[in-house]
Amino acid sequence: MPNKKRRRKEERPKIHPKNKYSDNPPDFALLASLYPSFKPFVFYSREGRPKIDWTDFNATRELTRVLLLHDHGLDWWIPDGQLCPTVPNRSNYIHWIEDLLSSDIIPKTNRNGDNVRGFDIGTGANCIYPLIGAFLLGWSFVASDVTDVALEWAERNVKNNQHVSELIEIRKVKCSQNTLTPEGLNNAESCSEEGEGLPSSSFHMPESEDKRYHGPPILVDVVRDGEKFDFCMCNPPFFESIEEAGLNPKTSCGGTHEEMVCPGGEKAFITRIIEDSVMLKQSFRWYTSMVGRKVNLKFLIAKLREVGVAIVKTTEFVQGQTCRWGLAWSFVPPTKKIISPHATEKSILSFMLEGLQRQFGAIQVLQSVESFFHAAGASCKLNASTFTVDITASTDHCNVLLNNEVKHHDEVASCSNVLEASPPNLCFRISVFQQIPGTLLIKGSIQHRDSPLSVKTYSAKCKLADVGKGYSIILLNNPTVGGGTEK
Ligand SMILES: C[S@@+](CC[C@H](N)C(=O)[O-])C[C@H]1O[C@@H](n2cnc3c(N)ncnc32)[C@H](O)[C@@H]1O
Repeated sequence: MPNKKRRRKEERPKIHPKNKYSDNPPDFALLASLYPSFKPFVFYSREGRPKIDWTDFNATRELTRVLLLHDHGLDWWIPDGQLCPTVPNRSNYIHWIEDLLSSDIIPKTNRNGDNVRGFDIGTGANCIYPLIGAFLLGWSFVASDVTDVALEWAERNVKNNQHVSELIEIRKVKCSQNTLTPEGLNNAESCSEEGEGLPSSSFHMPESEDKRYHGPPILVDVVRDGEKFDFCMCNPPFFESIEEAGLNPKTSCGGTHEEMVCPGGEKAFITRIIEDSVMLKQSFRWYTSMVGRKVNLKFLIAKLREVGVAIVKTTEFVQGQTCRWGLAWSFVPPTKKIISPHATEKSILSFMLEGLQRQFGAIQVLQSVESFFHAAGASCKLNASTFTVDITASTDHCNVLLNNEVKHHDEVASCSNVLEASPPNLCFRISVFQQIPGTLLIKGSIQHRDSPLSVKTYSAKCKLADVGKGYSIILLNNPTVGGGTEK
């Protein structure tokens, strides 16, 4: 039996297939022979394999420099101690966004010939995403940051590369007196009167009990009126404190306090991006961010459901020994039903009953269910003594129901954005229980008529959600699928 650890490693997603380095990892020996400045950093293992010391910042920076030069024609540099990106890893995120944009999950609005336009939140001194996105895919970018050193070096890295410089705008995030509000920090020193400059001192905030984001604006107040973007991306400051950031003994990619730390960590930072996205809605077709911790990913997905996004997608990035996640969401209504690959066996049917009043009793709910399915042509049998309705629906009836439901996406998107095609001749029972006066519990069980011998009653969960106009009843045999999360 294969050992668990090895199996887990083998199951890990590989480098993105479109990544330049997926079939040809960087050849240190070749690079050393071509670039004398890189040569001193390369040594050979006993087996003769060329290596570099990943704990040496100068070695990792020189590797990034030569990879950007050799494979991308980019002239690049960062000052000592700034966060040094690894080119193959950062390219994975770009290619994932490329996949999102080319998919038909949401309607394509980009007319032929239009440039894809992205927004890199916190581009850093290295400005890595705009540089490789512009070089590899011809995308244009607005790249924001808050620190003077990041803005100065990002600008330099752009200006030194004329083949992409037209495509990248470096945008300073102006510190607004209203939004930079950690108590005791919003003082004259942390923000100049003109809102210019954001000295790093403003980030050296004491540990606060309050885990909400209190930093400078992220999207709202940085994105200008009427601006539209195909996506935003972000490698957020992951940590809550520099101690937490610690030092990975195996690598040295640098990273200053400003780059790595924000009060509340990535959870607070990305939560703010989500809140901003609620304000900006379809100004971006896709909102995306890297997430460093799985526990935060779960929290953020729940937050996205809460705010009612139309779709959520996640992916896993391999970063050497560690794993990171990509989180993407959109407010653009999806083009089509999304069938989650890991849930194809499951039967999920979502429908909305309009016009139900809160004070309605069980019988009225059952009658509404009955007339709803009748209207779609399905046959229904209401049993007033057992408080159930048995429904038999053909594929056509299900299609009518599902098509009707798509129209309600805007209203009930957070719950019913994943509509999975029901099997033909679907039989199910809706039961209403009045447990205590004023509280109805609605349950659904789905059975396949085609296989009566192996009648499988799904432990379907029904959710009764107030959506303003009426109630949405969602039959889910796995509620976590209902949020549209997909790997
Ligand atoms: C982890 S670094 C990422 C740098 C670069 N994108 C990369 O992937 O290597 C996070 C960056 O976000 C910047 N930052 C922090 N708060 C920000 C804000 N409100 N708006 C824009 N950038 C911010 C930091 O200055 C830092 O450069």
